[in-house]
Amino acid sequence: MNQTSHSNRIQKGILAIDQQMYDFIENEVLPKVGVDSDSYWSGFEKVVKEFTPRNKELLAIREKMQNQIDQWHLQHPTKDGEIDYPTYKAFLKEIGYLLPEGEDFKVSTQNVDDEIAHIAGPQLVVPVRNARYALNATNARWGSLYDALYGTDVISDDNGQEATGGYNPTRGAAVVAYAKDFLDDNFALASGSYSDVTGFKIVDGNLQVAMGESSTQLQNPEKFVGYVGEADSPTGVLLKNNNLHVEIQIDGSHPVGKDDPAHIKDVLLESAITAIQDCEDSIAAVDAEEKVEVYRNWFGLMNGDLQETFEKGGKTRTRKQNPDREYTTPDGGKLILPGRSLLLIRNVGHLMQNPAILVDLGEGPEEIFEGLMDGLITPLLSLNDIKGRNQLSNSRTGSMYIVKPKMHGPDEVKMANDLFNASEDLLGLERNTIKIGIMDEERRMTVNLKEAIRQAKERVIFINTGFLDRTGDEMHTSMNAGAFVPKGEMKSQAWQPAYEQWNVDIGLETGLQGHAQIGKGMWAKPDDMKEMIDTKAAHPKAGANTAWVPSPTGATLHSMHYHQVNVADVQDSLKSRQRASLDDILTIPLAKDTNWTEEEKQQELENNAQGILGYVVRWVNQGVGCSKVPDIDDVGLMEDRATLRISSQHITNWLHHDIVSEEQVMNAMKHMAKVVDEQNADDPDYQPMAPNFEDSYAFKAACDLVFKGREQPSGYTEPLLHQARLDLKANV
Ligand SMILES: CC(=O)SCCNC(=O)CCNC(=O)[C@H](O)C(C)(C)COP(=O)(O)OP(=O)(O)OC[C@H]1O[C@@H](n2cnc3c(N)ncnc32)[C@H](O)[C@@H]1OP(=O)(O)O
Ligand SMILES: O=CC(=O)O
Ligand SMILES: [Mg+2]
Repeated sequence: MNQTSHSNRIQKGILAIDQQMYDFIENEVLPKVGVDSDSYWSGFEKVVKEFTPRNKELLAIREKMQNQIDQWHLQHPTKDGEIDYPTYKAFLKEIGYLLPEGEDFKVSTQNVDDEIAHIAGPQLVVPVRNARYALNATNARWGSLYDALYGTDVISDDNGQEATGGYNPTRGAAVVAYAKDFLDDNFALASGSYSDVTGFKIVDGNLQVAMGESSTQLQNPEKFVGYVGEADSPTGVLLKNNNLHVEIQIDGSHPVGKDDPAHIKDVLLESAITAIQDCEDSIAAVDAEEKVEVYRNWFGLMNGDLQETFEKGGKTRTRKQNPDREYTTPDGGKLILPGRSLLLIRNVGHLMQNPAILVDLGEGPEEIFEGLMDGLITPLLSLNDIKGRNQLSNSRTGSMYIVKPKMHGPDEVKMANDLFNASEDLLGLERNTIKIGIMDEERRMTVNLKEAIRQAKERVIFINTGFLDRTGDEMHTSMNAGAFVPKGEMKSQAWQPAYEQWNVDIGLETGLQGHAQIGKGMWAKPDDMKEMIDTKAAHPKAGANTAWVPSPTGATLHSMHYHQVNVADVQDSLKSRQRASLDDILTIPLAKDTNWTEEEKQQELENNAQGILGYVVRWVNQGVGCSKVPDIDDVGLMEDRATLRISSQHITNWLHHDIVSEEQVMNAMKHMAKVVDEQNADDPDYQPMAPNFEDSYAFKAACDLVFKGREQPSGYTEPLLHQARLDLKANV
């Protein structure tokens, strides 16, 4: 990733800043946040000078350890799928991969918004380069349960309930019945069911629920916390359970409300409590032009004035950030609830570089470490929010939340922490204004998690199991140990549940409760919401107070799980259990038996190839960093850089251990490229890969990811993806 761009550049000391990036910061940002240009750029330069060698050193340590591990496996060949674990563990300690644990401690992060510290609920992730989606995610704090049910497979297509072109009243009735069951389960009436309710009234501060001639109330009257409209004919009834709000919306003139005995037109759920605006796994931003788009969107969100106009359903719409919501409390007071998700931003990790700024430390210009650029620019963009100078605020505690991905252990967390110190100093912010969310998504991070948290114990606001990257790192780290189980079996191997449990155990041990989230990973089947409803309650039940969803609809549906499960109680009950087994975490997911049939091998290969190509072609050619790509069984899967890392490393592993041949892999890639071309035939902007494969940057990048997979740092996909897109942009 050392290609330099030939754009115009502004020289500021050792920095050569791309004109587009410079103009954006200089003309759009600095005047609006009231920061002086000279002091900003000279401070920026000083930090880059200090941190660049340190960043390089940390990457060199990663490479050295990987080489040592590769060598160890060559010298200690796996026999019958088994390795000598005691010797292996001793070796990991010797090379500093597995560090000793220090004494117990508790985190002490202050000024954390309730959405992180006290409210358990879904976390939505969104590619921040896409303003339309980014705004939608911000507004996904509240979602329509009726829409989420009607539009997904949670309601089956059977018995005349299929989603037709127009409104299907039979399906609508099933939606209403489902939503009323949800209310019965979580806001039970003293007698009867919501399906029998004919109206709501507030009398003397109490919710009175009519059922024809008789009336009832909530079994737990304190769950009624507010209303909209007049007390004797409210248009909204606000309920609260496990810290989450639900609004029953009433409108007798609405097409749905008019046929409902209580005129209920919808049930609105507090949904994406927090949302991560992502600069990382889910986006493509390879140069100044694309990075500015990313930064501009975040800047708009932090100023509260981001807008996007687009066509939908034949209409032009303008999307903005929603205002807060206003209710009357039972005793007649005023209650304001946030209308928007609390936003975090995921910066990039320590590996990536970007030509938006070149740095000359005396050895010629090189691309800036993008994590340094993000760490210095994203807080600048957040200043108006931190200082409460915007209309639609994000943090009410004056904090800024950065999620830091792909770090390998405590030293790398220390660098992020020191970078945030430096960024705070540059911007005159109080220490620990910038909070950190630590992704637990690399193997060396997992095994040293407690020490990693210690390095940021005053600013940590989450630890999250990014199990997708983590699976990729599992494979790359132990590439030489042998052939892995098929991709679909990775989750059922010993390391995976142990890693998930260990993350919760360490989070509870280090006192995250009340300060920070213990988070779980992404639901990666965006269209399979029924399956999500049936299974993702496992996350809160495992003690996680948040878990990732790919869409606002996913957030609304997943939020129901946090009504069922009180996560604080679960966490309390888990505090005394024994920690998960480190030995299980270190158990490599090797196949015991590699005698797969040719058909099984081909199926595995083609499935991986389809995912790789379907994702890479849109990434490289169109700059789309997250896509829904059908797998071999035609299930649409969320694909991002982390899932790409898994699929590419898996083929690399099977190639390396001669499970499949180079020729077989190349044939599968070509065959699946044609399939992917057909899948995209309706997209007018799509550039096919077949039949001129050698002319396609995307096809070449996809093949390199597989055939050069062993040389890619930690098996990451970014270097090859970035280079391919930069090459393409340079040649069009
Ligand atoms: C390993 C990891 O790091 S996981 C984290 C990274 N992954 C993510 O962030 C996943 C984010 N999700 C997405 O990008 C998308 O949902 C995809 C790519 C999976 C599917 O996208 P699409 O095929 O466009 O979805 P689909 O057509 O079903 O829905 C589009 C609608 O949903 C909305 N939408 C979809 N995903 C999101 C989202 N994450 N946030 C906000 N809105 C979203 C869009 O705004 C659009 O609605 P609109 O027309 O009103 O604007
Ligand atoms: O970032 C998330 C992951 O699973 O990787
Ligand atoms: Mg990740």
